[in-house]
Amino acid sequence: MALRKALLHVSRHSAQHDTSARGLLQPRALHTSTVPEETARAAAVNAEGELKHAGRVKSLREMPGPSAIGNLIEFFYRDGFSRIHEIQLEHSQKYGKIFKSRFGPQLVVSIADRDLVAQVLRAEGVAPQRANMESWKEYRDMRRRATGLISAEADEWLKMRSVLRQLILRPRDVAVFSDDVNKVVSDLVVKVRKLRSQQPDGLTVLNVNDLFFKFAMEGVASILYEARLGCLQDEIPKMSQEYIEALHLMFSSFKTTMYAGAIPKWLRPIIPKPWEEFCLSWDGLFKFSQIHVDRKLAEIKQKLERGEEVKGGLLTHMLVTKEMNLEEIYANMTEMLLAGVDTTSFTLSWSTYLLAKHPSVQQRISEELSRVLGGRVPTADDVPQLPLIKGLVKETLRLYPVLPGNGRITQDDLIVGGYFIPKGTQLALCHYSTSMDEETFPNAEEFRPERWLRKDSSDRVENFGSIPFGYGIRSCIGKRIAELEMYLSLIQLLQKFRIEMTPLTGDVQAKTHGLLCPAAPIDVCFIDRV
Ligand code: HEM
Repeated sequence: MALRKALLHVSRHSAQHDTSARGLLQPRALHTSTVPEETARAAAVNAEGELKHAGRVKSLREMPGPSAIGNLIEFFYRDGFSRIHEIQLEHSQKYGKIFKSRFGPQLVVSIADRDLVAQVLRAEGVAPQRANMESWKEYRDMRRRATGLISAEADEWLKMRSVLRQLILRPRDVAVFSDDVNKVVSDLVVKVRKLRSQQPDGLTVLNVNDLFFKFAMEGVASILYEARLGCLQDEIPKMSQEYIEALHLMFSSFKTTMYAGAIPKWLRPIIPKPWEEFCLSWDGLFKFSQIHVDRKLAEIKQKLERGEEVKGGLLTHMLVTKEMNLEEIYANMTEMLLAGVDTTSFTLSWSTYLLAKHPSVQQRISEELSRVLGGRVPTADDVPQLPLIKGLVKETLRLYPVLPGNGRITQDDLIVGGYFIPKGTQLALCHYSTSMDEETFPNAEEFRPERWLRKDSSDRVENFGSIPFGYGIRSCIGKRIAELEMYLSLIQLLQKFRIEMTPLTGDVQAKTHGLLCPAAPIDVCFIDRV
């Protein structure tokens, strides 16, 4: 069999350290991680297993936090699910940087401190667990489906992660997709022109997230499936439209999806809707991926039968090398597509909103683009020379982290912030709260992409205050893909258009709907740059 890895250059040894984030995320001197003394002592003692030298280690019972009934009212009566990010801030101000909450039988320890988050993530083992994925697993068992990276745990997860991290986790692995993404960006630009021409002023694009949703889906699918879906066409093909509906169902029924996991099985005959919708949307998502994977597989088989060389990208590589079986490929393609659309589109929507609201920042970024690129189409190789574009994305994700909080189930007994946290405890890492911390980010409310600029090559500005893609071995596997899509699209949009607020769009608040998203449509003007 003749496989030429035309696009993917797989280098096994270089993938040994997942994101290499341990090196990258060391706080720079300015933000030096001052781990509180009690934590440092406790952590050292924890590593040696000698609790008696740890000073007074407090129990979970002593940890402050809202009462169970208060929490119930907050979330179910006052619709706290759509204000999770704000509740993080409120609770951390009221109870401190580490506090506990109760959701029915589930106890959750929230950590809203940069250094404590760092301590927990740095101490992770080989296969960290994010949350209880029982309902996801139940669906997969019921339909005899495999788990993908999001839903898998332990050895199963480790095996798949080690395959995927070698393929898409370094910038240079995904740089080869620049041309594919740029083709999608060209279609995005055409679509912007088309949409604004339909408005009376000839300039406004209504609800940019709808546009970026289609772009993100088209972009990520061009990499994952090596196929175009037609999402940016005037008439979206039926199959892609059905997928979009399944995806919308998954997110529109976010609360019911949560209840699908929370409602005990014996209650399902009485309250069937959440579980039914949950299964229906997964059916749609799996069906779509399977069609694309099978199509590619058939193409490869035909080529091999004709004795032709097989060239291709990610999916071709996975199908040919068979490091994962077919069911695992279906599951990973399904879960990656699910994870890769709204995340990227919300970030792009917030970026355009922030650019429109801050014309002087936009002007500085535009000048950088003219200086470095002079109007030519960018590739991934240009991005290191464009620190303000990188700063724009980082600052957007700091102000609006798509996942305002993340989870971990502790796999060992830990001492964090002076509290003993037994193995098996659900932790909530409060990223929204840490990214708004004044100590780490002075004038945290302000949009300042420049705060991410490095003074020189040894200057590392990354720190645990803002880790929108997570950190370490279980961090976002699609980070580099998302960044590539966002950089290339924002660059081209800013090369071609000045983005301005419309009188229609006032201040847009964020709301949590599983992800942190705009609470109202964002309408902006795209004005040709001359
Ligand atoms: C702006 C865009 C994105 C953001 C902010 C984002 C953020 C995240 C975060 C915070 C996590 C959890 C990390 C952890 O637990 O430490 C995650 C996991 C994940 N993301 Fe992303 N993501 C984005 C785009 C993407 C894309 C484009 C893909 C697919 C191509 C993707 C696929 C995944 C997968 C599969 C996981 C689970 C990884 C695992 O458990 O091993 N994400 N993402």
